Amino acid sequence: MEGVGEEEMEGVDHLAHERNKSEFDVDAMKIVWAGSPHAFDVSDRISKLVASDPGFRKDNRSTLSRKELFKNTLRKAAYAWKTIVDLRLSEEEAAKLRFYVDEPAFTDLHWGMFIPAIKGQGTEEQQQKWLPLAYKMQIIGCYAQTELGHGSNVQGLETTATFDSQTDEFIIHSPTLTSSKWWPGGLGKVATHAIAYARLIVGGREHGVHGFIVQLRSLEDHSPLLGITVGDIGMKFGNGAYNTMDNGVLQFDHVRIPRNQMLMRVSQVTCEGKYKQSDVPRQLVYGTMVYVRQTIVADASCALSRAVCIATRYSAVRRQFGSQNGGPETQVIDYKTQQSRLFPLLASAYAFRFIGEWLKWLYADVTQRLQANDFSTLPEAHACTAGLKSLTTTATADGIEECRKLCGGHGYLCSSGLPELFAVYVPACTYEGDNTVLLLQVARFLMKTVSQLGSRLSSKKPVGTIAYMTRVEHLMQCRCGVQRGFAELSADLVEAAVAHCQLIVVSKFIEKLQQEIPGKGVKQQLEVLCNIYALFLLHKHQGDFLSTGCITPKHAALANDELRSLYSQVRPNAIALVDAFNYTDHYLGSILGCYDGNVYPKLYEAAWKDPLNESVVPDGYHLYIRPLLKQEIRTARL
Ligand SMILES: CCCCCCCCCCCCCCCCC/C=C/C(=O)SCCNC(=O)CCNC(=O)[C@H](O)C(C)(C)COP(=O)(O)OP(=O)(O)OC[C@H]1O[C@@H](n2cnc3c(N)ncnc32)[C@H](O)[C@@H]1OP(=O)(O)O
Ligand SMILES: Cc1cc2nc3c(=O)[nH]c(=O)nc-3n(C[C@H](O)[C@H](O)[C@H](O)COP(=O)(O)OP(=O)(O)OC[C@H]3O[C@@H](n4cnc5c(N)ncnc54)[C@H](O)[C@@H]3O)c2cc1C
Repeated sequence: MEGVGEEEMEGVDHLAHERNKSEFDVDAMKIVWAGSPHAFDVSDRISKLVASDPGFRKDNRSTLSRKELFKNTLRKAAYAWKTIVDLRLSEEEAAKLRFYVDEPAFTDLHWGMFIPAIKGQGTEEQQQKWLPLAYKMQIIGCYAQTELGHGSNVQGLETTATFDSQTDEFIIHSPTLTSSKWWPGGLGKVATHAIAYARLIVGGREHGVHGFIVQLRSLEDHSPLLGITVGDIGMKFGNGAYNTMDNGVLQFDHVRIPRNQMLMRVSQVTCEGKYKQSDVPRQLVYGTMVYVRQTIVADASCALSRAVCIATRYSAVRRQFGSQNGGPETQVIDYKTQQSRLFPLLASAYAFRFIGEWLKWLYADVTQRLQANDFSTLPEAHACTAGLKSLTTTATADGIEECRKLCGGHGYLCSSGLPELFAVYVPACTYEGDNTVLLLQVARFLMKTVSQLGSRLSSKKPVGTIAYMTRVEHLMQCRCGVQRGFAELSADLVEAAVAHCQLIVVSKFIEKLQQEIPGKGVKQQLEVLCNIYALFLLHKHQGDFLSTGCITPKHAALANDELRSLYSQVRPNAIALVDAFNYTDHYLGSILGCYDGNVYPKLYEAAWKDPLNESVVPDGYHLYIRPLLKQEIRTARL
């Protein structure tokens, strides 16, 4: 390796001049981003703990084979659990530890879906039996809903659970190839138990899809139990990325489980073979998905802010063209085109942070109501979680890819962190509900609301996120018959659903600004970002706004002028606004985004560490290159 001066590598903050330009209190913004001083403290402490522990190293992921990668994930998961137990971390701290370890693992499905499914759909008795085992990780669970033939259409699942009153058991069976469970994370190689979704059949009658706790593997030697065929479904998109997860395939061959392993909060089967439905709505069978969609919205701002942090820091380091009188070239962040692509993403990261916070509140509220048997806000909660999951994950996946392009050629290197971030993030547009399918759910909710507007039969006034509907004269006029022709108009309805969700994001950002926000200049910066978010949308969709007469061409031009001015206001604060995310270099995992901006020596050094550079003359030279050069290729044995 050519020598790189030590002084170039260490100690110098190449972004110091940028940090000095900032016009607001970055520490106060860090608290706003984290949510509270307490949340900041936990996040800051745990991120440093993970970054300083070699046990959580992740810089070699993209070069490991699948088997090495997976074994390494098992090691990390065990090490993370030991850390949690040894340091007696609280649930909040443990969740942060998982976040900063930054590697999808079977534990996500155990904590994120298996346990919530038992909590949400299990009876008190079932919770008392299963949760203590799950909390101590004496059993490891997964969420086995999707099948080879059906994912979106949950009611189309084919696995059956037939009640046998003679033995007081259910017989779980996969009748066809397409009924094989396919995709569940953690299932492939690790889970000992699954919440398996199957069509319930009692006394020859079918009662739709229900959840069942099924043991898959022996707790002694991990071998599959009688009647269970289970394995991994194979490599997925990208190196490293989601390949740390053992997404699995599972077939049941008449597997018997005791009757009390059907999750029975929503409906019950008695030992006499009677099916009983409680007054809890059937949709609660889908409750775990609502919970996870809400966490996915909260996570979107993390993934987007990470990409934006990398692209913003690198844009301040990178210079191209514009040198005058032998002076330095222009920082690419000073180009208006770069700003018009980057700053709306920066604004989106903040907008998604606040919508994630709000959705958490909404979810906590609906959960409390459900416990008190008030189911009135469930449809709105479903529409909000589904719609916002769709909006934020689509924008985040697209945003990460845009950040890669904003970093030019170097963004394509794995050491930029962006390829792996994209590969690990993009399935969020599909899992927990394909984004289009979820928007159709929002559209259905909106159309149902519109059809009820002013109806003499319905005394309900739209409240919450749909309260605005009563104020829209046009909707009042076209309220009849909107359910007819739904499929025909679905592409337009999906656009309407996105617009509805954008309205929620913008209004919640504005509501956030109405709160007291301490710290010099912090509120002003957030106002600028909020205006960018809203005006960028208006600019992007000006055709719709103009064609519907909501704005005039003059308004559209003014909005565009204002956007340019807002970008200039963000420019001196851009680096400080991404510093406020408080990400360690370990978490960012990106040379382009490193805190000190010392990009070039680090890129240079990293290149020499690539396994391909372990020898000067590559493996294969004598077999393939030399014969080619010597024109011996026709006689060589390939
Ligand atoms: C101590 C240590 C701590 C460590 C901490 C570690 C924490 C780690 C956390 C990690 C977080 C988790 C990571 C997650 C990784 C994700 C992995 C992925 C998992 C999955 O993908 S699971 C499978 C998900 N599958 C889907 O999402 C399927 C999508 N399809 C559906 O949801 C539905 O089938 C449907 C909604 C599209 C349509 O359903 P269906 O046809 O049955 O229904 P209808 O359209 O007829 O609707 C009937 C009425 O029900 C309402 N509805 C539908 N869904 C819901 C719902 N979910 N809730 C409430 N209501 C719902 C409809 O609106 C209809 O109502 P209407 O009034 O009749 O109109
Ligand atoms: C990484 C990853 C992890 C996963 N983890 C799990 C897990 O732990 N547990 C689990 O059970 N599942 C899991 N899944 C499965 C996941 O939930 C499903 O893949 C997802 O719900 C989409 O369903 P699908 O694959 O059936 O897509 P499809 O529904 O087949 O979608 C294909 C296309 O059809 C379109 N489409 C479908 N229906 C309609 C409609 N009604 N109208 C218009 N267009 C439509 C979609 O928009 C899409 O473009 C995982 C998936 C992935 C990728």
